[in-house]
Amino acid sequence: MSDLPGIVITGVSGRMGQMLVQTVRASDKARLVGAVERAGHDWVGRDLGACMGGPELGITVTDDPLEAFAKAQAVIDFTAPAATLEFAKLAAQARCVHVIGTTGFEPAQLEALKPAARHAVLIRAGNMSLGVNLLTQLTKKVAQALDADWDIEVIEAHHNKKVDAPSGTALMLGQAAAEGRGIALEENTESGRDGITGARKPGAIGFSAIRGGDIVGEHDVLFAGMGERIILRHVATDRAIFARGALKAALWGQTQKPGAYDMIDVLGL
Ligand SMILES: NC(=O)C1=CN([C@@H]2O[C@H](COP(=O)(O)OP(=O)(O)OC[C@H]3O[C@@H](n4cnc5c(N)ncnc54)[C@H](OP(=O)(O)O)[C@@H]3O)[C@@H](O)[C@H]2O)C=CC1
Ligand SMILES: O=C(O)C1=N[C@H](C(=O)O)C[C@H](O)C1
Repeated sequence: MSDLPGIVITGVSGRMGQMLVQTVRASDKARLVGAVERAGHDWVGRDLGACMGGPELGITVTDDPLEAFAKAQAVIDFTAPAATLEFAKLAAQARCVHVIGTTGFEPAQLEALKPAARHAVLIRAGNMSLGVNLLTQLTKKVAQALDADWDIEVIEAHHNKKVDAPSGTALMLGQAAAEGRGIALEENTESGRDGITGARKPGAIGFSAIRGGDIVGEHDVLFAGMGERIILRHVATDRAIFARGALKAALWGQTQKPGAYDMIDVLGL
């Protein structure tokens, strides 16, 4: 029996779920001990490796998260908001580190996640990559340095299967810009422009979303001034960057006290 932290992956058949299986299996710092899918999914009850079209891995995909979490030290969860809320309660019950990559939460759902962090380590970020987390810091600095007459727009592009907008990353970048400028994002957001919108609200932080093909994830923070523009950009070309970040978080969380953390904490930025 290995001493390496055991990891369970939820939503294992998903785009990120399958990327996480590869990342955890390739790591010499963790071992994959469980795989969860929703009840009724055709992977449930079958060997994970066979489901993914490869050799058997000796891990049976389960629809019983608590049974899987009880054997693990960390849960990596890239699913959907309602599922993540349930997983948070169960991960706290099992005292597992819960790494949450899921995006698209309503404010009330984020509030409902809080109790779990009293009992377990909960690490949540709308983007787990090093590059985007660095970009949030740069965005904050630039917003701090510029006057409020520079218009700030966050423009994001993703694949045609993405269900939420603005992306979790766009919201992180918008939040960083708002913090840099010293304003509340909720009171200064402008998004979904269509029709006779009227002029841009002074001081607003704008959001625009593009959806198409297999775009992994692209984000621009545009600072538009009079006679000049600054554009900060991150382009993801491989979902492995998110999976590597999530695994790093799961390992980092092993030595932390219960509480709510993000990737800025994990990366020490
Ligand atoms: N923070 C980050 O760095 C990143 C975050 N994301 C976010 O991660 C999430 C997943 O993205 P992606 O992998 O592309 O999406 P997919 O739709 O490919 O995968 C989601 C998976 O979760 C499963 N799922 C949903 N509900 C449950 C449940 N109740 N129990 C178990 N499994 C469940 C889905 O099953 P089914 O198909 O049956 O619905 C599916 O297999 C999104 O919110 C996305 O925005 C993505 C990339 C990076
Ligand atoms: O759904 C995705 O694919 C992604 N989601 C995250 C987001 O909402 O920002 C992170 C990444 O951009 C990919």
